[in-house]
Formats: sequence, structure tokens, C-alpha cells
Amino acid sequence: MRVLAAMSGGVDSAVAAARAVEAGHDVTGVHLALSAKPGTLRTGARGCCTIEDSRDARRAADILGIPFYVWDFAERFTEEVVETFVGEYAAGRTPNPCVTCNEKIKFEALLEKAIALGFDAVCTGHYARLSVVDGVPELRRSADDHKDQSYVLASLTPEQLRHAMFPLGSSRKPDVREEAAERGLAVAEKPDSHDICFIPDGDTKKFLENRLGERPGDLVDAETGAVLGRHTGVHGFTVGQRKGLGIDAPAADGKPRYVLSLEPVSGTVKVGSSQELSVSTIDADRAIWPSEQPLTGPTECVVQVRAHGGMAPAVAEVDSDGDAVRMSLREPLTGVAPGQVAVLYSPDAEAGDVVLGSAKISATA
Ligand SMILES: Nc1ncnc2c1ncn2[C@@H]1O[C@H](COP(=O)(O)OP(=O)(O)OP(=O)(O)O)[C@@H](O)[C@H]1O
Repeated sequence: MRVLAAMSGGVDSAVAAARAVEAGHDVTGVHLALSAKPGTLRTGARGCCTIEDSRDARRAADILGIPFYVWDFAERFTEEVVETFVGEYAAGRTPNPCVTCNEKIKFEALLEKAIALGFDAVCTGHYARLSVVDGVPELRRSADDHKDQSYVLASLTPEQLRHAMFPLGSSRKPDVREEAAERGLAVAEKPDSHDICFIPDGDTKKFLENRLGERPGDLVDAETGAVLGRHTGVHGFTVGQRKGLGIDAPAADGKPRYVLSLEPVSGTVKVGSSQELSVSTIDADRAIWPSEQPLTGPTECVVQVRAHGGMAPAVAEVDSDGDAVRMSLREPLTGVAPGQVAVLYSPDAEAGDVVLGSAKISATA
């Protein structure tokens, strides 16, 4: 197969590309310049697409003896990922930009260009197991629980998955580092990337304030309706947040308060107790079914509502056109934020790691 290896300059994608070469594929490496300023690469910054990262990716490609290019996808990344991120926060939702990047950049913009150039697949260093049998993709959790990225890949369509390759799915990170060292890849010791790549200092609140300015509103006690304080914008909050609420007076029962809901039009942030934060029903829409088959009838599953943690057994029911899912949780969950993705995994221990589907959370109760 002709394979385009997406090389970030990190250890995972270097080893993934190496394995694709070793498997006998005709591999070309590409580094995506995604920096927020179109046409530029940042120097010295943490996060992705610094000049150092593109050099590291090129060096790895040289060691593997494969052709290598840098493609400027900054404009598309800004439009599809950064602007969506800002818009979602302004609308009182909590987006996951890595999900959007996989959907719109790596497996849409990049894959489209790859296919137009005659490649059969895009290979990445993601940790998730993927097999395609008779054209039907099956996406599963990684063999490495700590690194599992099936959550951020679960929104890929069957067609995108048919052209994806994740050679690290069955590996554990320490072994991947060891393999990189054995292969002489200089990136073997490079630290893992964290957080949101376009917010290198990790200060999401400041980033959103710079973009959205001040949009003041009230912090309101959900139970009594009492105004507890003022804030500078719903974009500074996420459902389940406890710290940084800026409320001086303690709750009557002395227990901590959490953000329960965000109302962008009125600017109201409702807060309440941890009990009020618990939800037992999640509604989600824009569902994606990796195997192309929407669930039929009530289906036992395990639902995961954020990239790390937030899992509960549930019964999922899908509407007739396969777009909307209602999940009735068998155990309550807290901190379920509209805008995040709900990923449905198969429930039994043996096959508990197969992604059945995913959908964007729209409401909770
Ligand atoms: N700027 C980029 N250019 C090309 N591919 C990229 C880029 N950023 C990420 N990728 C691809 O997406 C995969 C997952 O990205 P993620 O940010 O989760 O990286 P990671 O797990 O730290 O992997 P790595 O060690 O390769 O950086 C990478 O392994 C790589 O294949």
C-alpha cells in the first residue's frame, strides 16, 4: 500500500512510520504545520508544530529513508479547530479540540489530499486498535490503558477508518520508546505532548478571554435562584468545575459548589452541590457508527464522557435515523459537559474495548 505517515516530530509517529515501512508499505512522511499564524512555524514554544518538531520529523524520516514533506495546514487548522473551539466555549459548551483535529484535519483535510495524491492510507502514532474485515472497521481501545486514544478517534466515520492505520494500537508506550532507541530514532526520549497544542502555556481561560473579551453575567444558586456573584463570561467555565468560581460566601451547608450549567444568552452560570451535578441521562446527537450499523433497540454499553475517565455502564437507545442517542446510566456520573463526546463501548469484559459508536453530548438530566 502507499501510506502517508503523519509525523509530528514525536516518538510515537516516528515508530508508527518505521513499522509501516517494515510491514512493506511504500511510505512517505509528512509533517503538518498547524501553527495559528498561517504560514509560520513557532520557535521554542511547547506544543505541536514548532520548527524543532518539523526538524525532528524530518530527521526521523531520513533515518527511515523515506521521502518527507512539510505541508502547511495552518489556515484549515485555525478555521476548523481553533475557531470551533472558541465558538463552542462562547456557546456554553466544552469542546474537545483533539477530536475535532482528528475529524477535520488528520482524517479529512490530510486524508483527502493523501487520496488525491494516490495514497491508500494515513498512518498515525495514535494508540488505538483498528482492524478492517470485509470493509467493516472495528475500533478498539489500545493495549496500553494509560495511552488509549480510542476516545478521540471514535468520531471518525467508517470511510475515514477504512483509510487509517494505527500501527501502535497493540503496543505499550515504554516498549515504543525502547523500540525508538533501538531503531536509532533521536526522538526516543522526547517527552509526551500534553494539553491543547495551540495553547502552549496551558492557560485556556486567558486564551479564551483574549479571544472573546468580557461578557459579564451572574453566578446563580441553581436551587434558590440567589445571585452569588458576577463573572466575566460563560467561556471561563465548564460543567463540573469547582475551582475558580469567584464566590466569596460559602454554601449554607459548607460543602463545595460546582458549575451545573451555562446559559450563554443570559450569561447565567448556575452552581450547586455535587449531588445536583450527578446525571442519570445523557442525550447526544450527530452519532457516528464505526461499523456503519447504528445500535438497534436498547443496548447495554459502557459510556465514556471525556478523554480521561468519566465512565459508566448504560443502556443506549438510538432514534430511527441513527443520529440521536439517549443513554440511561446505570450509575450516575458527574461533570458531564455538553459539547464533549460520549463514546459507547461494548459492555462485557472480554470485548469491552470495542467502540460501538459516538455522539456529541447535547443535554443531561
Ligand atoms: N503536526 C503534526 N504533523 C503530522 N502529524 C501529526 C502532527 N501532530 C500530530 N500528528 C499525528 O497525530 C498523532 C497523534 O497526535 P498526538 O498529538 O496525540 O501525538 P502523540 O501521542 O504525542 O504522538 P507523537 O509522539 O508522535 O507526537 C501523532 O502520532 C501523529 O501521527
